[in-house]
Amino acid sequence: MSVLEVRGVTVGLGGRTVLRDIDLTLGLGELTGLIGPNGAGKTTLLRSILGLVRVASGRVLVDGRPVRPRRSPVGYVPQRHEFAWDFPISVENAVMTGRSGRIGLLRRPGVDDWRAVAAALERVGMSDLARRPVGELSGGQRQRVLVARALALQPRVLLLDEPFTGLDLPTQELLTGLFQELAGEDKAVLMTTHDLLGALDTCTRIALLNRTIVADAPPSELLDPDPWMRAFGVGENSPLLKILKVM
Ligand SMILES: Nc1ncnc2c1ncn2[C@@H]1O[C@H](COP(=O)(O)OP(=O)(O)OP(=O)(O)O)[C@@H](O)[C@H]1O
Repeated sequence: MSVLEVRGVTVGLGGRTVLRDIDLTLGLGELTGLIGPNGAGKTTLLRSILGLVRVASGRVLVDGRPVRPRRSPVGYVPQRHEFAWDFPISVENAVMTGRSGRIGLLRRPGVDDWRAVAAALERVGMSDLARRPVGELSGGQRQRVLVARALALQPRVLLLDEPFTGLDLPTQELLTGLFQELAGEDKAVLMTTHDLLGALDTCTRIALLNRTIVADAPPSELLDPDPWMRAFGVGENSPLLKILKVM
């Protein structure tokens, strides 16, 4: 069942077309890898889905309805460096900021809000560190806090922007397992990553992006070099194709 539909989305930034005529549908239960070279427009697409970037044409629908920023059931995990880790705030309060749009500016968090935060922290295995200042966390722990912050909104769609950058392999594996579990719990998960082999191994679907969607298929159907060459702008002798074993 599809939960998120991106239909004919075109986005211009700084006078240039950054995304052109994007069509993408996310189904519940799917873990989709959004893959493309630097500057392909991956982050811009995530931000367009969230309603944080103005769309020049096209539509983004969640459950058939237009997205309403701050009210949509879409959770967002930004790149780790975008969060203010030096801000003097505890882990649980950082996770609570994920619900600030729902709580509103003038209200204090209620019992339901704290329950949602506790459940999200438990989900990522961070309950023990709930009172710890965020500045004292390791990179892997910080990434888990950001995932908990998105989960605190109890989203049906989860967008993850390069969640593995700078993390060691065991932490990447732990997070991959978590994302697969979340997709299995009737969520749609869309993740940007530069770990192509990891994505081919773990995602149920791969969307290849370079300003527009070049291919969108399960990994088993992406054995042809052509879409990879078009997405990454490389020739048929590129080592990339050898690494991907799509020669
Ligand atoms: N605020 C902005 N104003 C003008 N151009 C922008 C803005 N934000 C992004 N861009 C441009 O849009 C293009 C897509 O950027 P985006 O960050 O979405 O790519 P990306 O695929 O996420 O790249 P990376 O893999 O390097 O993170 C780039 O050419 C970038 O320079």
